[in-house]
Amino acid sequence: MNRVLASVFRVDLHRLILLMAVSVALFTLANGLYASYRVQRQILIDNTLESNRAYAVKLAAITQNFLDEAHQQLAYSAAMAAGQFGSRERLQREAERLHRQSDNFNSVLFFDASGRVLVTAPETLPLRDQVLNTPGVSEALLERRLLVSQPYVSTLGNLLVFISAPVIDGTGRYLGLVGGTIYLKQQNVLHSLLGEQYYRDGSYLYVVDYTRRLLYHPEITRVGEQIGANQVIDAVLRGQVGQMSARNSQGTDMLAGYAAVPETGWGVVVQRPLHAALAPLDALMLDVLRNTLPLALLTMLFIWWFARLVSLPLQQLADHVRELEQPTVAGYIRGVHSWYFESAELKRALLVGIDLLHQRISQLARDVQLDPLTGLCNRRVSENVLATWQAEQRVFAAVFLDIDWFKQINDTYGHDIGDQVLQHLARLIRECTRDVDVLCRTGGEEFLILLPDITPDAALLIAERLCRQIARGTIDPVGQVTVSLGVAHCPFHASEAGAVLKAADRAMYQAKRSGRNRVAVARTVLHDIA
Ligand SMILES: Nc1nc2c(ncn2[C@@H]2O[C@H](COP(=O)(O)OP(=O)(O)OP(=O)(O)O)[C@@H](O)[C@H]2O)c(=O)[nH]1
Repeated sequence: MNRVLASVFRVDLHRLILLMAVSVALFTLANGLYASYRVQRQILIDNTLESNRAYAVKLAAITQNFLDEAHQQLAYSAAMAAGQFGSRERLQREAERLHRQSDNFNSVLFFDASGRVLVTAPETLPLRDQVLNTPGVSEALLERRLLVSQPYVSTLGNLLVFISAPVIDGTGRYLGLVGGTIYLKQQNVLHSLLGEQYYRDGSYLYVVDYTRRLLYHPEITRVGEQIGANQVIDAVLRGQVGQMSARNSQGTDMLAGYAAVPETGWGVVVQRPLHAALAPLDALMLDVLRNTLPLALLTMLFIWWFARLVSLPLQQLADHVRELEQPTVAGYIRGVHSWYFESAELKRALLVGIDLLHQRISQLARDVQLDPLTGLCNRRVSENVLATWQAEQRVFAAVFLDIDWFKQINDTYGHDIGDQVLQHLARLIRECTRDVDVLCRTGGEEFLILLPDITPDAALLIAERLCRQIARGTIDPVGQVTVSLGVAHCPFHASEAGAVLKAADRAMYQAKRSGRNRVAVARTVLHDIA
């Protein structure tokens, strides 16, 4: 039982503390890493969304500035041309000047008020004197103000945007218009303005008009394409500025920023693939791990040390509990350093328990060895003592003592008086023998006295003295009580303990047969007291 308790004690507590503490530490570490991962991820997403939004706002402003600048250039040219509308040569020069002035327009055209092309730059365009009724020209003739058309396919087959200004003379008469084109599917000013910003990691931007048609896209083949359902385009075409995570038409998760170009209703969208935005996350997490790991290892080490510190006193107590029956165990347990309350309480309880146990063991040992009536040793002790002396080849004498006519005493005075006689004789035997002698009550009214290191004669003298002493006294209410004794000596009468006892027993019966109240020595009756 002790062993089971001790092993359960040690295995469970020590490992349990360690297991629990390490689990808590690992869980905390994992939790910290996960929380850090979530935070870092959200920061990267938020930063990307915010920078895309800011960038879209900037590009929308750039686009608006460009349109304003284009209108200014066209308005200036219209003013210059108003006085020269009758001269194609001068108009041609003005058209070429405007065309060369910047890269804003792929072509420049002057129209009269009926929509007939007066001049073109470059001059090579085969449009002179043609009346164009394309959406851009028709709208401009109708509206007679600064305009930016929606994209349409021109007479020459170009997908273009037409930017125009009316030509009005000094009297306020409408003469016609001057227009600049942006060929969307060719290298144009939008590429110069927006294309520089193209990223390499999958990020890109595009511009749509209010019919969801792509005006600008890094993949030029997609220009003119009409985009279907798309949350980002829905939002930007409502004129909003903002940011959102959305899936693009190719099924890629994107982080998009968007802004509308106010005058035209165009929308600029800047977006970056989610995976590209999160690419630095792995490196960031590795960094976090690298920075956390030493502290985590130190924590583990501390936990291991602390768990050992906590479990050590309990482990030592459990180890000592296994030797509970050893008399030295209390000393060992006292030596255990129980530094915290529970272990100190356990130690105290163990010491109290061990003390009680040892008291009980001593009591049991006494009970097992002693005759409860007389306090003399019992037969088992005599057997053990004889076995020891035999092994030590010790010289000794055995004296058997039996009360004469004891049955009569019992019958006459009762069993209790008989018991008192037994106790009285035990006291007398004790008085007449030495401390080293072993005194036993081996049966009802029979005693055995073992006398170590003695000669046969000395043993006989002791037996005779005892016989006399008993016979001399009286016991109330019985009166005189006598005993018969048999003496045998080892090795004088026999060299084996059993044989010595038998010889002494026979001698005692010899004394009985010879008349009682006397001592008989093995084989021969040496002395008759009566
Ligand atoms: N009071 C008491 N009597 C006991 C005890 N043990 C045995 N006796 C009695 O001791 C008596 C022994 O009687 P016997 O063996 O006949 O021997 P005796 O009467 O002494 O006769 P001899 O030995 O021949 O002198 C019996 O009556 C037992 O009942 C005991 O512990 N107490």
